[in-house]
Amino acid sequence: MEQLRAAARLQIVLGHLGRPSAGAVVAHPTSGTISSASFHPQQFQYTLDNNVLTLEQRKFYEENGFLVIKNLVPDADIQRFRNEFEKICRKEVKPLGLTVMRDVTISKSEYAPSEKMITKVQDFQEDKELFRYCTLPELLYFVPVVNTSDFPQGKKTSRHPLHQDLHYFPFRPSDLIVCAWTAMEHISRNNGCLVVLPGTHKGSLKPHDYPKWEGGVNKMFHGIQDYEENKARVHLVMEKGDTVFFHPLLIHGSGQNKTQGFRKAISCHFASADCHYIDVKGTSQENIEKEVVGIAHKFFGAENSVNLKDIWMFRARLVKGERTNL
Ligand SMILES: CC(C)CC(=O)SCCNC(=O)CCNC(=O)[C@H](O)C(C)(C)COP(=O)(O)OP(=O)(O)OC[C@H]1O[C@@H](n2cnc3c(N)ncnc32)[C@H](O)[C@@H]1OP(=O)(O)O
Ligand SMILES: O=C(O)CCC(=O)C(=O)O
Repeated sequence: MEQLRAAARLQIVLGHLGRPSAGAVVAHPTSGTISSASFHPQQFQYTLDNNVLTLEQRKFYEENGFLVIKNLVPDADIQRFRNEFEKICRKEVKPLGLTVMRDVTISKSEYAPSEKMITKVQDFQEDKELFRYCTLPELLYFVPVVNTSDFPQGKKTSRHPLHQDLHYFPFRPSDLIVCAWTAMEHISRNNGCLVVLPGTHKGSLKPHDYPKWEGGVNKMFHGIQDYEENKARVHLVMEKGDTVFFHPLLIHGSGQNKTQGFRKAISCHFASADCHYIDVKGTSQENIEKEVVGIAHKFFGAENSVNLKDIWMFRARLVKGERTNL
């Protein structure tokens, strides 16, 4: 039965891959320009030579650092993720290691357990139901890997400043890491869609810190301090099930949810088992290491010797292939 289901899903994915042009797989941006450059497979650096993506899709990812695949995750799966998220919010399940985060504006208030009070659940690797997301054949068809996991729902100050995900990762090379982010409902500028700066994955990792936002900013939501203000931004308007894959150096963020409703998404990061850990001491990532280690000490009473690498070794899970370095 499970095999039949996986085969059916694969058909959907193959259907997507049969589409003729990158235009068909890119969510309609509401602003900004995106480039579809003409260059040769020999010049490709960010995609693999394995017939998974069409030439057009590869060119698009190489040039822009992201690629949206429409309608990738089935409604039934999204409904299951929603149900599990609601159970977590009502405290009916408490998966090991899960971080449940409230928005900074209500972080010190009393609260009744409900999904309205929760901005994000993170590290759901021990929650079988949510972790299914990271093992969906539709996703793994694209990325052979080890992963981390996230379930953000945008509200108020939960917008994400412009950042590069690599800031949080003590592993390299960056080209063997990718984020998959799936819209769980219609997501537009109105309810806080992702905004990306196409092509910025070709740059280097920039220093990050807290933005000086009125009303405060959530714990560890660091942003780039000196990005080019005038660089074109693209707002990714996405429908339920649409999934964007993006490079960890791509500068991106998310906007404010101005509606009364939710803005739910589920995401995870995949890193190739060929990645290796690095020591971030002496780099711009030292500030995030200090914060993450500080929280680990607070919650788990960890010894001083714990570093960012140890914490990621604890979080990462093998989802496909054989473990080598991670
Ligand atoms: C690539 C990817 C990784 C990109 C990203 O996702 S970047 C964002 C990463 N963000 C995170 O990792 C945040 C993880 N969150 C957490 O670890 C937790 O939710 C904490 C912020 C530590 C709060 O833990 P919790 O168990 O809820 O503890 P408490 O309710 O007792 O609060 C402890 C102290 O933390 C404060 N707090 C809680 N939520 C937030 C917030 N959203 N922003 C800022 N401060 C917050 C809370 O006010 C309390 O402060 P004190 O009373 O100790 O002064
Ligand atoms: O979902 C969001 O609001 C932003 C997510 C994001 O930027 C990230 O996880 O890196």
